[in-house]
This record gives sequence, structure tokens and C-alpha cells, in this order.
Amino acid sequence: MIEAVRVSGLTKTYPARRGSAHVVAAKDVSFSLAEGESLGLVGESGSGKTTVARMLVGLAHPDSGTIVINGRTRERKDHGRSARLRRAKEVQMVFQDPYGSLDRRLSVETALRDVLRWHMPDPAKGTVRARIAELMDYVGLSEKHLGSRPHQLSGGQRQRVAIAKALAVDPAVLVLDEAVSALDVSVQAQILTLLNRIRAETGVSLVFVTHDLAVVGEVTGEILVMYKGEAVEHGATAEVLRRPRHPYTDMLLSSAPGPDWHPERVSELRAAFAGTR
Ligand SMILES: Nc1ncnc2c1ncn2[C@@H]1O[C@H](COP(=O)(O)OP(=O)(O)OP(=O)(O)O)[C@@H](O)[C@H]1O
Repeated sequence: MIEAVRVSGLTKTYPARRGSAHVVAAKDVSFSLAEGESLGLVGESGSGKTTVARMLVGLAHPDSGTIVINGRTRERKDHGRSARLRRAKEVQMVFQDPYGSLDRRLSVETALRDVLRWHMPDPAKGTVRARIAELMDYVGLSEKHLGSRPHQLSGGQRQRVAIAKALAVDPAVLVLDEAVSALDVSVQAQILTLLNRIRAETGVSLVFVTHDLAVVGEVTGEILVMYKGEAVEHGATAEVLRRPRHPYTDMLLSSAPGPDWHPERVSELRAAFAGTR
């Protein structure tokens, strides 16, 4: 099994601001992920999921700990064009709001072409066009969408374009931060199916950040549950969802609407969990 990601002891503290104390957003978080596998990072709002995701893609820097992707340890001093290109091929991120990664002025074709040109300064004739067609096919969009600008597409289609853009450079790891949270359930299901297919076909590893346990059950083999910056439970998704060992996971499951949902259990579990801290 080839390891795509190894994260060890990641810690990140945001300094105190006027009127508020410092925040330990991530504390000693460790996990690894094999090529072509997927990991769910779950927890309530503020539990530190996004902080870990941002550190993975280099948008935030850990105070301590290491990130190794494709066998290379991330160095803070890595900058310049070649370092940026290399990092882009290591890891890409898809956000909840596709406008975060899509320029409203650019057509789908131009957006994809720009990324590909950046990575292939001198492509052989027809290579870029062929790769655009391949990417569109991957994400289930047709040629007629090539001329569309983001606002002319549906939310699901925009997210497909954001995924195509992220995949354009053939990254080892794709980090998806609440990438389907804003979509209708039926569109969500289509995008999750698409991600499963892409993972199987390309071998890309997925880190799926979400507060939604139903989503995590659909697309991840492993789950890491975060609470106040710490990883409180980590295991096979099916096992953790079926038999959570930590009271916080139990609480998350009980607060997620589903066939076994017992709202009255939430405050009980919350109190029990507070007692374990
Ligand atoms: N740039 C920042 N400056 C100061 N504090 C921050 C910053 N980013 C995050 N935090 C704090 O760090 C903690 C973890 O935030 P983070 O966004 O990682 O959590 P999350 O689980 O992803 O939550 P959400 O789902 O709401 O984004 C929170 O208390 C948050 O307020």
C-alpha cells in the first residue's frame, strides 16, 4: 500500500485577540492516508477541521508537526514557481463555495486552459484541448458547458467545474472542505458518486472535511473525529458509525438526523461528554 499522506503531531494555535483568548485550533493531530483511499475529518463547527485542511494545502502553517505528501516533507520555506507547481501537484482543495476557486469572468474552458497552461508551458499541439475534454468527461459535464461562466451554471455544475480544475494537475491528494454541504441532497448524491468514481479511476486520495456524518458514510473508508482541535476518535468509517467508542462521536451521531435519531439524547450525551474532559 503506497502512502499518500502522513501527518504527525500537527498543532496550530491562533494568538489571543482583543477580548478573546488564544485558540488551540489543532492539537497533536496525526493520521496517514494510502493512495486512492479517503478519510473523513468530522466534528462540529469550530472543532478544527478546516484548520487541518488548510495546513494540508499550505494555506496555514503548523506551529509544530510535519506533513509528508507523496514522500516529501512540506517545508515552510518552499516558495517560488517550482515549489508552487510541485505543491499544486501534491494537493488541491475544493471549497464549499465554488466561487472561492472560480473566477466569475472566465468561461469553464478558459479556467481549465489557464490551469493547464500554467503547468504545461509548452504543450504539444492538441494536448490542452484533449485534457480539457477528458476533464469535462470525468466530472460529467458536456462540451456545451465549455463556454459557460460560473453564474450560468447550477450549484452542482459549478462544483463539478471546481473539481475538474482541481484535478487538472493530477494531484496526489484532493481536500474537499464541506464541498457538498450547500447542495441539494440529490445533487449531493451525484457529486459523491462522481468522487468515488474519480478516486477509483485515478488513484487520487481524498480528505473529506464535513460536519455531515451521512456524507462521510458515503465516501470515506476512514474517519477522524475532531473535538476542540483534538482527534478524539479514528477508525474505519463503518465501524465508527456503527459502534462509536467516544462519547463525542456518539453525540454527533445522535444529533445527526437519521433512522436512530433521538434528539433527547443529545443534551444527555453532551453532559456525559463534558464529564470526560
Ligand atoms: N484565522 C483565524 N484566526 C483566529 N482564530 C481562528 C482562525 N481560523 C480558525 N480560528 C479558530 O480556530 C478554531 C477552529 O476553527 P476551524 O475553522 O478549523 O473549525 P471547523 O471545525 O472547520 O469549523 P467550521 O466548520 O465552522 O469551519 C475555531 O475556534 C476558530 O474560531
